[in-house]
Amino acid sequence: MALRAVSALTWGLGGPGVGPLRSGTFLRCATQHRLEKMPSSIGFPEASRRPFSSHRILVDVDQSHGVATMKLKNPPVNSLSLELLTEFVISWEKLENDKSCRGVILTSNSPKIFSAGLDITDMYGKNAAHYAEFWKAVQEVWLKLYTSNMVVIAAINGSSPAGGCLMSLASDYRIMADNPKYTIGLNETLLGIVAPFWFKDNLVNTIGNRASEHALQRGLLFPPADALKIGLVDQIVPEDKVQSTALSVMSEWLKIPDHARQLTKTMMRKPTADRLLKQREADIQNFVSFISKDSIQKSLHMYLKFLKEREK
Ligand SMILES: CC/C=C\CCC/C=C/C(=O)SCCNC(=O)CCNC(=O)[C@H](O)C(C)(C)COP(=O)(O)OP(=O)(O)OC[C@H]1O[C@@H](n2cnc3c(N)ncnc32)[C@H](O)[C@@H]1OP(=O)(O)O
Repeated sequence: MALRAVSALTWGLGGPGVGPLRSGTFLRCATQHRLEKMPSSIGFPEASRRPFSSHRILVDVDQSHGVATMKLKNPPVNSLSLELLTEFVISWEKLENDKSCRGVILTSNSPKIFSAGLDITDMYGKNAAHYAEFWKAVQEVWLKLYTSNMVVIAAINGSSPAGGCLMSLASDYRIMADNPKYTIGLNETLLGIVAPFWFKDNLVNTIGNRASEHALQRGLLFPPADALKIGLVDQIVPEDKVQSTALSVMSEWLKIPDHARQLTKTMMRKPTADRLLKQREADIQNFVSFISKDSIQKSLHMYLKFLKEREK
């Protein structure tokens, strides 16, 4: 039964205060062409452009010298809510349309958490229309990040499970704070849910098939040193050096002529992005029907309860 499968004993969460349960033993160039974008997005739904009632700013954008820093800012844990995802897409489109912006550093406003992943409350106790809108927003954020013409560097300054890991994976380069309390990985199975094929594809493209098979089935969350070993992140640096390292790595990437780098990125990533684009609607329907199942809703309920009640 799904409930048993997600017993608290198996929830190998990482992050501050969860030590024993943690899984894992583990110049710009003269040429500044803007290429035609990869045919990624089929457009963000009008319904999702509606103003949300809180009017909070959930994504901070700061831009200077052709590089933007985007900070996720959704306390307490930077969960990727429908509201945040919607704001993210709008901010992203503005940057993509700004010809002076060549690179984005994606990071978090919170000191210990990059992102807790998809907001579980958007996947629990809602109706089918909400699940569909939420999932379309998740797809859209991934497509935007994964197919962006800009250089995208993830400055992972805290724990980054599931959807947080996906945002990092969609970036071109990942720098993580070297603090063993932080973890990163696709831990969906620990919640009794399954990472969809495009999460899996992005992981396989990054760390290879065997390591993905192992990591996905067990829902492994890796501390930084282990994440570096398997190639889930590209570099680990002291906590206070994450942003400065991201800036200096960015300046190296920006030395490459944009048009050559962009065409190469397209060559590498388009087949993976296209796989989702070809079956985007079916993927939404699959998500809605999966997440609406009583057994899955019960698993998510238990998981939320576990998160609230666990010892910190
Ligand atoms: C067919 C395809 C089907 C499905 C595919 C679905 C793919 C899903 C992808 C996902 O991203 S699912 C989300 C997975 N995320 C997690 O498992 C992370 C869970 N959270 C944590 O591990 C920890 O919260 C932490 C991020 C390590 C931070 O720990 P900390 O001790 O600092 O905070 P605390 O645990 O006390 O949390 C504070 C507060 O926030 C709530 N919370 C945490 N994570 C989420 C979340 N992802 N969504 C919504 N809410 C979350 C937590 O319950 C606490 O609430 P409270 O203050 O009311 O108790």
